Parts: sequence; structure tokens; C-alpha cells
Amino acid sequence: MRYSVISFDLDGTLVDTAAEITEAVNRTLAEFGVPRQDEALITGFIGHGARHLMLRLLAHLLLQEPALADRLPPDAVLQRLDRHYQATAGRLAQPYAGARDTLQALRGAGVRVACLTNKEHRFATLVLRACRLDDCLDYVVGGDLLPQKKPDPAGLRHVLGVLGGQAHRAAHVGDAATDVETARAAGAQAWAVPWGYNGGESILLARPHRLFDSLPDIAEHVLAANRAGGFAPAMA
Ligand SMILES: O=C(O)COP(=O)(O)O
Ligand SMILES: [Mg+2]
Repeated sequence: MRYSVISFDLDGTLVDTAAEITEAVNRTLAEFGVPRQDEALITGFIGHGARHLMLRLLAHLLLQEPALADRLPPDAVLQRLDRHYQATAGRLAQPYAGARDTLQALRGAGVRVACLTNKEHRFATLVLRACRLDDCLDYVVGGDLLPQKKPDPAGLRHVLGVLGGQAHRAAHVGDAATDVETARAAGAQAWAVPWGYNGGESILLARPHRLFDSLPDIAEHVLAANRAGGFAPAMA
């Protein structure tokens, strides 16, 4: 097996974004007179983009306190969230250990690397730039760039099309069941990391093909596989 493309999820895989998403959400709620919510609660809704997260949180809050409905018109809340997330995206983001080195090691070995995230593209760009990962990626696809989001395989197929890779020589790495489903549906290897946000559930329940304990382990695995599956260059 020789891998030609490795695609990475963003939130919970390359970068810990829980604190800045929580901050944007709480600054938004404060404008509507709603108390701060715990990071653990908010983190549980990460996975389908910031707007989707806010709508799920609103549904949760209204279930607990139906009278809040008058104070929280969804369109107005989403508009304010956009503004607050624009201000916090990349500010509190922490790349996981070895993120930059891993992407560079893969590229140095001739593997093309992408970031495929459900986070809105403009926010993903801010986060990647702040974490100095933008210049280590060959391609980035945010959740609002295509009509379909993960777990639809369209995004991963798009990445492979742009980078000239084939699914059977590709892997998508993620922290959520959504990522595993995306990779499998596209016919790529579904690789997972255990440190992210999967709605509080073990990612093993999603049955990834492989679980990695660190980002550098991914580069090591791919480089070893490519060395083993390598072939001598054709003689002139
Ligand atoms: O922003 C989100 O909710 C999810 O983003 P991810 O696809 O990078 O995990
Ligand atoms: Mg994720």
C-alpha cells in the first residue's frame, strides 16, 4: 500500500478549538441575557459547524426553559454568533502535539495533505492560519464550501479529485463518527484519534480502521507503509 493523500479533520483532530468556540457561544448568549454555559455542554455539540452547534444548543436550552424562546430568535442569534466567532476563531486554538511536524513530514515524503472540516470555511481559515498550519496543507475544504457536509463522502471525493488521489490510496483522519463514516463511504481508510470531541462517546464505537495515539504516529505509519510498498524507479 502506498498512500498518496491523507485528509485531516480540523476540530478535535489537528486543533483543540473547544475554548474559543465556547467563548464565542457564551458572548452571543450574553447579548440575549442568557447565562454562560459549560464548555463540556457546548463541546458536546461540536461536529457540524458553528451555526449547527448553536441551533442544537438553543434547542437544548429551550427544552429546559421554554420561556427563553421569546428571547432567542434563531436568526438574530446566528447573526451575532457569526460576529463573535469571527473575533475568537484562532485566538484560543491550540494545535495538538506534533500537528505541524506531522503535516510537514507527510508532505516531505511526497504525500499530499488536506484539511476537510465541517467548520465554516472562513473560520477554518482563521484557525489554521493562527495555528501556523495553513502553509503545511495542500488543500482546505470548509463545511459550507460544498452543498454536502461530512458524513457525506462528497467532500472527501472532492479533495481526492483536486489533489489527484485515489480513494484506495487515501485516508481521512478524524475524531468523530462523522469522519469515520465519511472515509468509509468514500472508500478510503478511516483513521481516528481519541482526544477530540465525539459527542462524549469513544470513537472506537464508530469502528475506524485504525486508531492513532498521536499525530506523529500517523506520519510514521504512512511513511513506513510507503517505504514497504515502494517500488524502484523505472530504469531509463
Ligand atoms: O466545527 C465543527 O463543528 C466541526 O469541525 P470538524 O469537522 O473540523 O470537526
Ligand atoms: Mg472533528
